[in-house]
Amino acid sequence: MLWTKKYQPQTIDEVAGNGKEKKKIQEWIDQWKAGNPQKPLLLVGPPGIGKTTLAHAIAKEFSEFIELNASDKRSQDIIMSTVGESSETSSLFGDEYKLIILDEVDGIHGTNDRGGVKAINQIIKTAKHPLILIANDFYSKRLTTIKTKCDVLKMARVRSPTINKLLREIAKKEGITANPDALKEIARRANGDMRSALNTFQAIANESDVLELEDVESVNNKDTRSTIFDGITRVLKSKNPRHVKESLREVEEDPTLVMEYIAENVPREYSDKKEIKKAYENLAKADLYFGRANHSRNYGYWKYASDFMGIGVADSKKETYKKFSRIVTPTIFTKMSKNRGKRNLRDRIAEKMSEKLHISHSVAISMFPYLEIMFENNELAWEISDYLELEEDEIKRFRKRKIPKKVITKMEKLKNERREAEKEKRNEELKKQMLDAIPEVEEIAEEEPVVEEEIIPEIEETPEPIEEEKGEPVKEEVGETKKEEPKKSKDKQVSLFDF
Ligand SMILES: Nc1ncnc2c1ncn2[C@@H]1O[C@H](COP(=O)(O)OP(=O)(O)OP(=O)(O)O)[C@@H](O)[C@H]1O
Repeated sequence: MLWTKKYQPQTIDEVAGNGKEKKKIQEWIDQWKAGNPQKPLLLVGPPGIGKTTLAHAIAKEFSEFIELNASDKRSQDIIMSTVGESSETSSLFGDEYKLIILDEVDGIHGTNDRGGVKAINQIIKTAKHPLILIANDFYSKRLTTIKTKCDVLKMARVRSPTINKLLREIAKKEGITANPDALKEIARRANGDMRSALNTFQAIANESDVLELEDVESVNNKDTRSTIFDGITRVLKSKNPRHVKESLREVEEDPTLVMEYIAENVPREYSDKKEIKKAYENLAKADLYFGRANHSRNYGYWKYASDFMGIGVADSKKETYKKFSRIVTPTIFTKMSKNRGKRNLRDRIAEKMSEKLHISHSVAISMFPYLEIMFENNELAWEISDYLELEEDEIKRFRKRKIPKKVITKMEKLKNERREAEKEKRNEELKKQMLDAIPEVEEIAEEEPVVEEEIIPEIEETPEPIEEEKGEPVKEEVGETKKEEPKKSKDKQVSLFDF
């Protein structure tokens, strides 16, 4: 059993950390119980600090609860029908309150989003029941309208000593002899994420009942994604050169990739134009040194590059911004992957064309503009696609509109008719060929015994005079014209017997 489940707090008190927030939550519950409806609670904070656990502990104080992951069921209709109705109709539950938990409220994205956010706003407006919303990113745009209607509780990361304390308790319960420094190290590395600490501890403890500091140090418990994100956050959020340098050193990624990330995220974090300019000047210098390292193969230049993109960028701001900016992947990569998708599609089509038409890839690609014109015609589009065996996305390359169903049915019918007609025609040809062959077959049948009888015994007995004797019977009995005739008929018969 996972320790996160086994040791999941059951009451609000058992949830470690965030004392002030827990107090406010208790007051909120008490008010509801006293019959004073309260604003919805919005719990915001980083992952793994116990927001969902808290919501479940709160749920125990109410008669019933319903939980919905807002990012799973995005559409307005679904959210409204699952939560919207039950939030309005108090009669369903008598006088009892039913707690509604909406998790991952900031996870709703895409174009349908507005529907989702609108629905949540609608629920907040009409809800007669206690409502708890959970989100990770306080600055998410999706929360802009929602935040104003809620009591916002910003939940902090769990402090490292608090995590350490819980780990010690668990070690005792599980009978693990753990070096205190090892537990401290797990707590430190978790960076406030209790879930991550518990998972790491359990993973190491699975290997042995004795836990040493080296066991923890040898585990790379963070994936590269979180490490690269941590490194960039440190550059943007810190002004301490040592911290910046250390955290960049931990990033196990291509440093030029890290630079791309920093470049993409600078203007998202810094808002002062002068600071942004300075940051980009440092990035330009970093880029220069990466270039030098590549050309000269002297990777000692990386150190300078790293200092410019790390300490240089960090120091470009006057002060640390008191806001939370989501680190995003450089757009250059999303663009590149989109282009890669396009290139793959192009190559797939070219491959099919070159196979069928016996042309090179580049010639096939050069024909694309003409195909686009040909594809404007529904019938032709269908015929070409059918011939080249194009998939739907490949057809889309040449025409945006789908080939109408009516046209497809018509063309398929036509193809079947043609196939039938061709079969008939071919059968006729075959019939004719076979009938034509009848007299020739008879002639060969008559000649064969004569040739075989005379040649075979003579080859076996007297091999030397073969040439003379072999020639003789042909000249005498078959004659020159007859000798040529079977040759001709043999040519014809190749196709005949093939059938
Ligand atoms: N403050 C805490 N005290 C004790 N245990 C905790 C705490 N935070 C997290 N945990 C442990 O981690 C597990 C996961 O926590 P939970 O799902 O509540 O975090 P969360 O903040 O809701 O994360 P996410 O934002 O990813 O949903 C819990 O089941 C519990 O075992």
